[in-house]
Amino acid sequence: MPTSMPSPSIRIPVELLTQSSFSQFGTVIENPAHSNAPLSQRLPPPAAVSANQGTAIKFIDVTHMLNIYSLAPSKKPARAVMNMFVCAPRDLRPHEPSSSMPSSWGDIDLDDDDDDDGNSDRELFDVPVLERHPFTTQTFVPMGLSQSDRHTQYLVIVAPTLPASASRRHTDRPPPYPTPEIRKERSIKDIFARARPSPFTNEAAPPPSQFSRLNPSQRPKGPGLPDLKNMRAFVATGNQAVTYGAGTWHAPMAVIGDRPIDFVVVQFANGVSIEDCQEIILKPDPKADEGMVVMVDSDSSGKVLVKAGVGSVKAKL
Ligand SMILES: NC(=O)N[C@@H](O)C(=O)O
Repeated sequence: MPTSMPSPSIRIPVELLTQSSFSQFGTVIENPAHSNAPLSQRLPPPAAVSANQGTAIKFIDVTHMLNIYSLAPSKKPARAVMNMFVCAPRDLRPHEPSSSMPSSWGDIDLDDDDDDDGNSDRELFDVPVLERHPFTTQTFVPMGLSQSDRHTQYLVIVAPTLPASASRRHTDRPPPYPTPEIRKERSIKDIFARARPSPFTNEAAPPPSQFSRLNPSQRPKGPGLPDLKNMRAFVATGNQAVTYGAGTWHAPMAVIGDRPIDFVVVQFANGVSIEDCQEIILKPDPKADEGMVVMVDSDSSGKVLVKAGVGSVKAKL
């Protein structure tokens, strides 16, 4: 049975998906020449070289795939897998006023469902479940969707991870999180090897942890529950793929629009279901209006509007 946790009622506005806004959760993969991000927000593009006899630009290492199944309790090795997810458009419910808290992401008016021209529409997407893959990154690559597709887009909904100590208050039993192997037999040399200054080298800095060579955004997120108060929702265009960092809490992919999107999904997996994917059901407080809800504003063509964060000046993607 999946674990559940109590959920506050919060309405979350949609943000533009850019590498800088998404960096704590993973990577946005896109051709920098076609980025939607305002110039001031763009990060330096990945290193590029000329390839294919000068007819191609090759961007190097556009996302980092991480396999940390060696830390899984089962010790069952993982292999790289590519699956295809054909994700149907989600049902949205009509907007109605609510006493839900506004999310901390953006200065939003919960009841404002018109843009300046009075022709935008607000609908609501309920988020009843989150999941994570503690030992692997997971990359969603949409196929057959263009940057300018106005009728079909996808939402990337993510939450930071609470510290493990805060998570214990939310649930009677700890969430299922495989823990790294604890080496029971440590030699005297192992024990002194972590002492600082080192008795062997006189080194004063702490020894590097297994993940210290990784960019902070790529490090595993820890065992805690999702930080629902800081959940965020980003709208992606067809020219963007997205990698969730290992252990990043995220909603199952949410397609908005007319037709399904085919995604090729690249990750590692070892076939042990609790190590490959962990779900948590969000249970709204019985006295609350609703649970976690993304406000999906769209213009008259169905294009999702950005209402918070970078490019939120009623920007139309
Ligand atoms: N993100 C999503 O839609 N689904 C997965 O992460 C999965 O592995 O089921």
